[in-house]
Amino acid sequence: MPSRKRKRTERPAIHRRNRYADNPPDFSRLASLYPSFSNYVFYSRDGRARIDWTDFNATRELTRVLLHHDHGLNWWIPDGHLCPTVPNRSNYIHWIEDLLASDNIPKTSSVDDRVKGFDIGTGANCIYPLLGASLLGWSFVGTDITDVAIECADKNVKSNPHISEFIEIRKVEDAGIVYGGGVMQLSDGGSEEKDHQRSRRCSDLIDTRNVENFKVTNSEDQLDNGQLMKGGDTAELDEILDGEVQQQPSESADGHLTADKSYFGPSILLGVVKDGETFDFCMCNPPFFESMEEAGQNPKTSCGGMPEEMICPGGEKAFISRIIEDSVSLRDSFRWYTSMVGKKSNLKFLISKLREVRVTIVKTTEFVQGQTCRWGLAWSFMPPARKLVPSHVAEKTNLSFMLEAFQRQASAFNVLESARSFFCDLGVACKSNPSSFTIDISMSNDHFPELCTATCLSVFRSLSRSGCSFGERICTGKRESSFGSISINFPAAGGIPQT
Ligand SMILES: C[S@@+](CC[C@H](N)C(=O)[O-])C[C@H]1O[C@@H](n2cnc3c(N)ncnc32)[C@H](O)[C@@H]1O
Repeated sequence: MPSRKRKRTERPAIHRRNRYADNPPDFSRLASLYPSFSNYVFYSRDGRARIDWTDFNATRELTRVLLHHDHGLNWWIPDGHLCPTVPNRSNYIHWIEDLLASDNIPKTSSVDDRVKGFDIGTGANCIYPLLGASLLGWSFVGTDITDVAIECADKNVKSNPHISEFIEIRKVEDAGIVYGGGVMQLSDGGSEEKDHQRSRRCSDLIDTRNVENFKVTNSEDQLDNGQLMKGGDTAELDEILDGEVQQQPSESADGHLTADKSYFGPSILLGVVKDGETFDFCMCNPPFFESMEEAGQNPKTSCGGMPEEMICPGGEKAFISRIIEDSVSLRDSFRWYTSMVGKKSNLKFLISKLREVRVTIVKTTEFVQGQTCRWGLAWSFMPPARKLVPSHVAEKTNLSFMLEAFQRQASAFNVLESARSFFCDLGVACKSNPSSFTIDISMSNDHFPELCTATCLSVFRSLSRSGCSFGERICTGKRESSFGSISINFPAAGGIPQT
């Protein structure tokens, strides 16, 4: 059985624009500058300054000094709340920055040209709005459901007057939306249990510590292994969907099959986004788990935070499914919908859900967080940007595409087959020839050349990033260095061969 472990060099690392990519936090220096932090720093035998990642006070103090020292931010959270790690949270911000900068979907112009984000579940720490506003000048609406989160987030915003005008903290009020086939009517102000849960204060601390360790490496790899998967109306994610898509039931962290559950909590986007509001993106670090037991299941998985920060009915699968459902209604109110995902099996499920609702694009990335991996999932309903192809490319009747950045083995046949089905999905007649490793495509003049060439480039970029690799046998003739190449024969406009 092939090892499930990736080679170290293949692991996605910290985003290249993350300020800690080349300069990991220097605990020793921070300790010399911040006496309050020095209390938590000790030196191991190799002389390296360390902190105890299982000590909530130590990690909170580290986050506090990093935000202060490197970002000029004043910040605090009450005991026991989810304590974010600055380098990790910055990766998500930079990934969104990449999405916004990409030309996959057209840019929209806002009144003041300021990027406008929506942070679902901003938490007491309010980390994403604070980082987004201070690093990139973005404005934010940050939402949450608990009083304590709203109060603390508000305090964190007000402690930073230089960016406070760009951040609105919005309490999710029950919006009267009936979820899950009418099981829960939210306009009644909620049940006693729900009210109780939401008004929990710091006194309800649970004995968990924030140990969401981060590992900052000096890798120069960019954390941008997202997949471009544009295809007509549906999205294709080769890296994720290369096996069978796990539909229901799905596998839980302990390997048991669980039935899918609906989200019965408070509103998420619908009813919280105001009429006429538009945003460049939404982001979310969802409550990943269904129960605190599940949160503590994996000893390697760091978990910390209040129950309402960590868990929700149905876990992240239900929560993000709800975001997807809301996005179907809100559609172009957001250029990009994004969320973090904690389990790969859930990622697969969510991608298949996105295909069902016919998003125009899906992107994923992988975030390395200490010992654990999380994924970023992004989608949009906006029509993809039309890419114009230079005339000298359009005139060619045979285009070669280089597949590079191989990450794992995939048979040449699978690659060819994926490409063929991609074109079929576009409604283009095509036929693959495994021996010559070519795909013959018949298309009308409407398709050719811009649209098809652009989508070809997209699919091959996608294939290459999914780590396709070819067997020697297939890579004849077209071989360049250690990479394989695929030729697609484009008929010249006007001379379309029949397949
Ligand atoms: C895992 S915490 C994330 C906190 C912060 N964004 C971070 O990354 O550290 C999830 C947050 O979502 C909030 N939450 C749960 N359901 C929500 C909903 N329907 N709308 C908004 N926030 C919600 C929780 O109260 C909690 O603060």
